[in-house]
Amino acid sequence: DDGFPTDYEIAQSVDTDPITEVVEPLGLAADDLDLYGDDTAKLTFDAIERVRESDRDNGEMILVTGMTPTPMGEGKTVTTVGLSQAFNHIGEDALAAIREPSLGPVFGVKGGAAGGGYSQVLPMEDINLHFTGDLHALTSAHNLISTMLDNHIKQGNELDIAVNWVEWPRAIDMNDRVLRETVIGLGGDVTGVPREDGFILTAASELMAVLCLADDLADLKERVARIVVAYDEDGDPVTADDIEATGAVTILLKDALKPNIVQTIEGTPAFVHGGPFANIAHGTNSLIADDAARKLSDYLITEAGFGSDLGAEKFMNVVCRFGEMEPAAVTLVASIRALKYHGKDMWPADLDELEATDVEAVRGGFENLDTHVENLRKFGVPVVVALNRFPGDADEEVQAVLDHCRDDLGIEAAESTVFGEGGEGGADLARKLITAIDEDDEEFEYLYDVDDSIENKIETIATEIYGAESVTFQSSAQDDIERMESLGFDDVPVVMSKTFHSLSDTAEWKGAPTGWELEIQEIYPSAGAGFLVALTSDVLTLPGLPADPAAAEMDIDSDGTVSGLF
Ligand SMILES: Nc1ncnc2c1ncn2[C@@H]1O[C@H](COP(=O)(O)OP(=O)(O)O)[C@@H](O)[C@H]1O
Ligand SMILES: O=COP(=O)(O)O
Ligand SMILES: [Mg+2]
Repeated sequence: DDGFPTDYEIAQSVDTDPITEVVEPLGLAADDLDLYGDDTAKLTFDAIERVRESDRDNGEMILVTGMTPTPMGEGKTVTTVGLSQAFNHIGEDALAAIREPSLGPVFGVKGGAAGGGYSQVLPMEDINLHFTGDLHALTSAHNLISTMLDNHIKQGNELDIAVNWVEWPRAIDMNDRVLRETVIGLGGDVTGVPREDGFILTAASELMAVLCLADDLADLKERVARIVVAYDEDGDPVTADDIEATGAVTILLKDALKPNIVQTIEGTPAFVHGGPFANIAHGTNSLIADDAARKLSDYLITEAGFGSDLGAEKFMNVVCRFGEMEPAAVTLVASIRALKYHGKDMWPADLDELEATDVEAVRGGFENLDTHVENLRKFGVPVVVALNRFPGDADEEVQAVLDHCRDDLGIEAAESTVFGEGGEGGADLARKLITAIDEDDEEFEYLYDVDDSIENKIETIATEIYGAESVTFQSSAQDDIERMESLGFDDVPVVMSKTFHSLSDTAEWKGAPTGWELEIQEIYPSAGAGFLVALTSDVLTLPGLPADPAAAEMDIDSDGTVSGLF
């Protein structure tokens, strides 16, 4: 306990304004909102359409990504919220768009995802728990598909679904590892046909990706219909529409599709919508939120999960392609503790050991930071490094990073103290980003063309971004590629599923691993989302809780005051 108030205590010390007042400067009126209490609202579909059609130019989009993080995270969400406040602090119009938290990490290791300190969105305890129910709606909708699928098999299996070739797992919004692999249908004929099944985290459900990429309700419904849930005995795909789930699933998601609006601790509006992780999914908030936010402000600050090898790569190659948009600049979040984590080649992370001042260890982490900078420059976007200062970071450590960026990388870097100081702590960073945008003369470009072969797309990501020497496809993955090509599902982007602990596919390899080979286990279509998913080694689509879960430290007293919630 460093004497610094907890995120929750800081959040409780602030009086929020009614959300109807917070959004007024954006030109949004009360009837543009579906209110969820005084300080939370969803934008109505009519308001979304009106905002989208406004002839105002789209605001400049700034992506916040990061270097390869310690398991605690290095401050992308804090920086995203803090930057939106910093832009407003220096007199510029800016909004933040972040993802909504999953209960998995909240009760596990990372805790909440509403930012922190004086750069968080409010009401953080609601946002980190049930919020507006979107994750619950997604979990129910996901499991309705599972229920209807097994019911179809039980009721005669007219579609001749191959019982051992069901692709659609069940979902839960909890880090419950024992549900990763299950057997269902036990209990004799009255129950159904026994088969292997398993659960994934709701954040990894294709419905989460569909919700985040859909244009509107009609598009959402068309995407749901296309989802491949199984294959029949002839190897032909069976879709959600084939098992007649489309309408009911879309009904369950009709409110979740509307983007949530809340406020930051400094009273600026923030969109919080959709919650795919970037290791097991595409890792950024909904396109609907981005579309609306870009029409409502001069700058939109948005985040992509985990390191730039995951969230940022997918943001550029998948989300920007679908959303027909491009980042005007990228903020690469670095921290002294993450640099030392790499410099000391540490695994697992021992945060106490990362406390001690050690400039040499900081320098040892530069190869990871540099790789992320070089990777991001390949997309033709300006990069500014945000050194997110934690309590206890020594001046000489901070100076070493700023000097390295300026002298060795030739890029701008800014010390950011938005956690401890709110928007004011990001003013230098904001100004450097505005300058980078004004001076940028490069063209944004994707890393690959969707018409490239599936192998080529994956090899491009692996060699250009992860630093792999080459890629090997397991025989099952080769079969998957042939089937995708025969199904005509190969001219789409690829979403890689890979560990976030390393640039490589091996969690304990720190820094910038070279001379290694990426192995692809499986490739499957997310036909509703419109991309392929490629699984690398043992990525956990249903994480587990740590030995000491955050949940064990949580409490609530009789007047409802919560403690232990990040
Ligand atoms: N500058 C900082 N000082 C202290 N704690 C911080 C700072 N920046 C982030 N944190 C904390 O570190 C954790 C990770 O921050 P977060 O913004 O969620 O990272 P990311 O989005 O990159 O995973 C959170 O608990 C957050 O409150
Ligand atoms: O998908 C992961 O997101 P964070 O890096 O913000 O935890
Ligand atoms: Mg985050």
